[in-house]
Amino acid sequence: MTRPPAAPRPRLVVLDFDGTLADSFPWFCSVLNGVADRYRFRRVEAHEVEGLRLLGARAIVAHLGIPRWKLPLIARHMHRLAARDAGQIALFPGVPAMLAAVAEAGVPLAILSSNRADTVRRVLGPDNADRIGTYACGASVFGKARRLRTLLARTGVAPDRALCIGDEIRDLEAARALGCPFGAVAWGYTDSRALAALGPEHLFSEPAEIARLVAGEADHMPRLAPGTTLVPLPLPNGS
Ligand SMILES: O=C(O)COP(=O)(O)O
Repeated sequence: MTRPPAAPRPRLVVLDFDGTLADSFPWFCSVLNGVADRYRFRRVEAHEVEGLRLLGARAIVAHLGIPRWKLPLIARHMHRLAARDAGQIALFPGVPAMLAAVAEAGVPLAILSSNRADTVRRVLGPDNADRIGTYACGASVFGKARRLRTLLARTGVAPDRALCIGDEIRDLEAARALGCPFGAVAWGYTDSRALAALGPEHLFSEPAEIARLVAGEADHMPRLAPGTTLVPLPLPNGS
């Protein structure tokens, strides 16, 4: 029996934040209906939550009756609340060890998030934050592909060598738009069945699997020269 060809080996791991590294869904649910009242969109009842997790963000926005023009205002408000509550948001178990193992394997890490860089750094804590070479934060809800294109241009990594990892359909769509392989995580906001149906290149059931994939392949891949650093992106929020 012939073995399938090995997947292209990553030169960069691009991580989503909320739902991928940060266990923020309980917090998100705790503030959502207050935001719904303030911005006058549909409240979400507890029994609806599991059904909504099967949908992508576009379908959720439509279901909640949010007009497109309100979305940036709502996102900005949510991100202010996340900054206020950052102390209540924890990383998923296994995330610090995964970040350490990927960094140890010599593969640079980037974060591509709609959340604010200052909140992301606070939730990560200083040791984990220092392992991230590039923060591409503050992307608009549906603007991740554009931010990913800039990230790839600035790091000089070919799309097929940038492994994007996330928990939402919009993360997968951004990776696909640029031609990057995508690894879906099964512990985030979106139900893993909905992600699996879209045929991601990988489906991870725990953070350690990310480390195993990257570190296992890293033994056979060219390393970046020691001391190579990725050029940080200018961030819209100035952090
Ligand atoms: O805070 C959000 O809007 C979601 O953030 P994410 O892009 O890291 O999932």
